[in-house]
Amino acid sequence: MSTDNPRQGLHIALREKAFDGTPVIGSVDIHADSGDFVALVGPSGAGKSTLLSLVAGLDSDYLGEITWDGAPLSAPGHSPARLGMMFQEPRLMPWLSALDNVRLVEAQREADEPGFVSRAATLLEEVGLGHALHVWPNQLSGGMQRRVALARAFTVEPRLLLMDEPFVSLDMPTGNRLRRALLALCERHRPLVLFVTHDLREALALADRILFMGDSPARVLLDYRVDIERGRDLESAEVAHAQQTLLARHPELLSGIIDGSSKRTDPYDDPRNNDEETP
Ligand SMILES: Nc1ncnc2c1ncn2[C@@H]1O[C@H](COP(=O)(O)OP(=O)(O)OP(=O)(O)O)[C@@H](O)[C@H]1O
Repeated sequence: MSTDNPRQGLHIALREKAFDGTPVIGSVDIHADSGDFVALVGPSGAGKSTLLSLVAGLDSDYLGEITWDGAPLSAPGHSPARLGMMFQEPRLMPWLSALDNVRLVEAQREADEPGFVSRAATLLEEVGLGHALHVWPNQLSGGMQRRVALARAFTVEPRLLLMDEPFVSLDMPTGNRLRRALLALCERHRPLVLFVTHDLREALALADRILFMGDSPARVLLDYRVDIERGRDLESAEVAHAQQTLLARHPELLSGIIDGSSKRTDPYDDPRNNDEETP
């Protein structure tokens, strides 16, 4: 649940983020805590990915403060909330097996923590790849590669998980399976998830809170609490009804906050993106 205490969990108190003197994100104030699932939705160019990169510490050139439990995320010696990340591309090392791709992230902990026991195989089993531990990425379908990336994101036991359209361009059944796998992992590990998506249905199916970003420079235009049970398939009646209800309550979402690119995550016919065993 979101915290009432701004010192707990994540606090984004951004005054401005600019590129080359041009502000792209304005004043943004967001609190969220472990166990929350927050979706960021908005038109192309609204600054969603930029906001994630600030939270990830990949870009520290901004005005304001981003903290975890009251300490700056970039503070030396402060574990940045054990950060997990997943992007649109699975970004697997082609010369490493599925298992070694996941184990790679554990290397530092193995070095630092005597007696550390690898969880890579368990995580791969949890995402349904227990039978494919020693398979190379080029032998895995697009959906299976995303499963490896999902398992890898959880190896650090993240308290904060940043996801930037991780399931885009998957066909609908594969995307639904991946979303269920993500929610099952979240149920067990309870990270705070910041999840960027163009697809309002995906936000409604996964998140308990949706932040709609837009305007220029971008800000949070609407902080919406989702009240359907999580984990529904995107094409389910519950998600369709939740979408209708939301748009009836907030018709302004149709004129600008959500753009035509929300169609981008509709099923594609690319057979590489299904969940077949091998292409
Ligand atoms: N490195 C950069 N240098 C200059 N401008 C940038 C840079 N990165 C992003 N921008 C600009 O900042 C704005 C926000 O971009 P960002 O990628 O964060 O938007 P977004 O909401 O994630 O868009 P999309 O949904 O298309 O991925 C855009 O106008 C973009 O052109």
